[in-house]
Amino acid sequence: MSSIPPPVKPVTVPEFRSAKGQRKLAVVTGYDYTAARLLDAAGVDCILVGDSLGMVMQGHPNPLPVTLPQMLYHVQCVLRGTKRALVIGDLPFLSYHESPRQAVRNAGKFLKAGAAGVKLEGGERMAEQIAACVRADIPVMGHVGLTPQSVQRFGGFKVQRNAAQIVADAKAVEQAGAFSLVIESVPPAIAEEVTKAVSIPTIGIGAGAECDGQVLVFHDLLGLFPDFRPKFVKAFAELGTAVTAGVSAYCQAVRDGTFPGPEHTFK
Ligand SMILES: Nc1nc(=O)c2c([nH]1)NC[C@@H]1CN(c3ccc(C(=O)N[C@@H](CCC(=O)O)C(=O)O)cc3)CN21
Ligand SMILES: CC(C)C(=O)C(=O)O
Ligand SMILES: [Mg+2]
Repeated sequence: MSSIPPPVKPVTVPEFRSAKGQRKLAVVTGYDYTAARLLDAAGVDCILVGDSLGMVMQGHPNPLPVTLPQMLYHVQCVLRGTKRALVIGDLPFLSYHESPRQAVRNAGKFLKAGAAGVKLEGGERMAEQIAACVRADIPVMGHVGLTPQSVQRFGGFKVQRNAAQIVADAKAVEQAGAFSLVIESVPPAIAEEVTKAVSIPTIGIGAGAECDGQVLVFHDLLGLFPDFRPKFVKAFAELGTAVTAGVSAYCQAVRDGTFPGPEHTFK
């Protein structure tokens, strides 16, 4: 028997963009090689290397401390485990806010590392940054609604309800040339209005079912993150419970001498 691997058709930016109205897009965050292998094999359309890693990998209360070199390191780890999914890197706080030049310079580092594109937060106020990246052939995913990098201005991770501002932001992101748009923590009617108002796919998180796709944080979707469980999270598995059970069984077996057994011991 020959062992030719099955053909893998990588997801591209144009393909992702043209999924709107055709099929729903499933996006999950990923931060490391092993998770990327599992996500890719499970068939996600896109792995977002999110700055949420500041919370789930590093234990900070918000993503603000995450640095550009840290993000690039995680993008490299994820890329080694990905054959098919689109890999998008999240630009961290203050890596694009100063100017369009800064945005292009830093976004370009993600593409040089092998990512297909970047995500950055903000609507009307970041349109120049998005347009500059797009002019440099750097595909951009926008992000409106609850933008976690603005947590200090919002005074917490709060549902965003200013429909006129959110729609204007989404239109600005589309106009600037983004290929897709994350909408976070907004009432479903606003997300639906945005989804109908733009020609690019909307990826919702806490934004209802009318978006063109959904994104969840890896650790939330698998029940691995103990710090909080926002209303929009569904744990599709309870791996945290499974990990605790597995590790405590190991501790017990070590202590009572039943591990390692003969089958785990070299002759
Ligand atoms: N593990 C994890 N999951 C996420 O979804 C996530 C991160 N980390 N880090 C970055 C941001 C922060 N996010 C958050 C964090 C908390 C809430 C939250 O507690 N929301 C409240 C509503 C608050 C209100 O409006 O009163 C909720 O009950 O869902 C929402 C989004 C989303 N992102
Ligand atoms: C939740 C997604 C949209 C994100 O920005 C992140 O994981 O950092
Ligand atoms: Mg993020």
